[in-house]
Amino acid sequence: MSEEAPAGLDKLREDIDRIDRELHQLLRERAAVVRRIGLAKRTASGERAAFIRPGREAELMRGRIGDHDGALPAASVARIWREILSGACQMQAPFGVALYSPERSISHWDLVRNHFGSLTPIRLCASAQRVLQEVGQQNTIGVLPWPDHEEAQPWWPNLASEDARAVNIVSALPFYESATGRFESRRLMAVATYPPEPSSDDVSYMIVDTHPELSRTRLGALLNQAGLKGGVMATYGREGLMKQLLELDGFIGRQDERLGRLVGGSDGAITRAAVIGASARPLGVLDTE
Ligand SMILES: C=C(O[C@@H]1C=C(C(=O)O)C=C[C@H]1O)C(=O)O
Repeated sequence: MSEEAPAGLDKLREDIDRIDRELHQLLRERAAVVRRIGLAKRTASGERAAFIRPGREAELMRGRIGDHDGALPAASVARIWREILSGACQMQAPFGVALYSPERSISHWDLVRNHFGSLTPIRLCASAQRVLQEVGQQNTIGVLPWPDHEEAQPWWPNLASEDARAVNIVSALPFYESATGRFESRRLMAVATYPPEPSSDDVSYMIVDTHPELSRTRLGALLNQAGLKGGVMATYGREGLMKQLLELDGFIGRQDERLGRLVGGSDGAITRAAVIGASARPLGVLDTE
């Protein structure tokens, strides 16, 4: 080893120590601003304030990943920011996650921990129904399996309620993936009583009650005619009624006028259309060349 190297390293490590102090100071400043935002939200709306803003969080993440360059992997930056955002939400109003993982997959646990951070308690529930009950109680976010065509008792038809305190789909997990850090490609949906909110790129979820013989082509044409674009994610038929879960482009609110147009223009083929939430479109796999 040369004589120079240790001295050079000492200097570089001093640089790291200085940068870390600066980063930590900035994190403390950020937390102080978050505290003020939390107080302002509580003053304006009390305990029912939207302490978690999924659309804003998605935009912040897109901003950091969009600006990123240099040697640090983008997935590391994304994970750091998810931790910052989750800590900032926990500071304002503590919350927990109720997770239903039918296969008890550790990758489900991993996705929840990665998105909702180190502080968030995660409870494993025995059924999707149990998760939805827990979400009805305060400050619990539910995490449920991605809807699938094969399910005998899907969870998603329960979300089409008229209740103002309705449970909504608010996020799709994972928001980002690391090519090397995942060992299975799994997706989950987060549901909560706080509202989904628009970001610059969203997907909305809608349940339509349809005539059992309505074809995919005709459904596509009816959607198009109502100014909507998307496809079927899952279907559930019972007693001559078909419920279809649709994934649609863009943010669509529960009161969107296109819902009435869709039902009204369908000649009785669609008897009801209900939006059950939205999520920011995920960033996908980061750090691929
Ligand atoms: C700070 C806020 O609360 C939460 C924390 C955020 C943050 O740390 O940047 C962003 C959105 C909210 O989920 C806010 O509403 O702006």
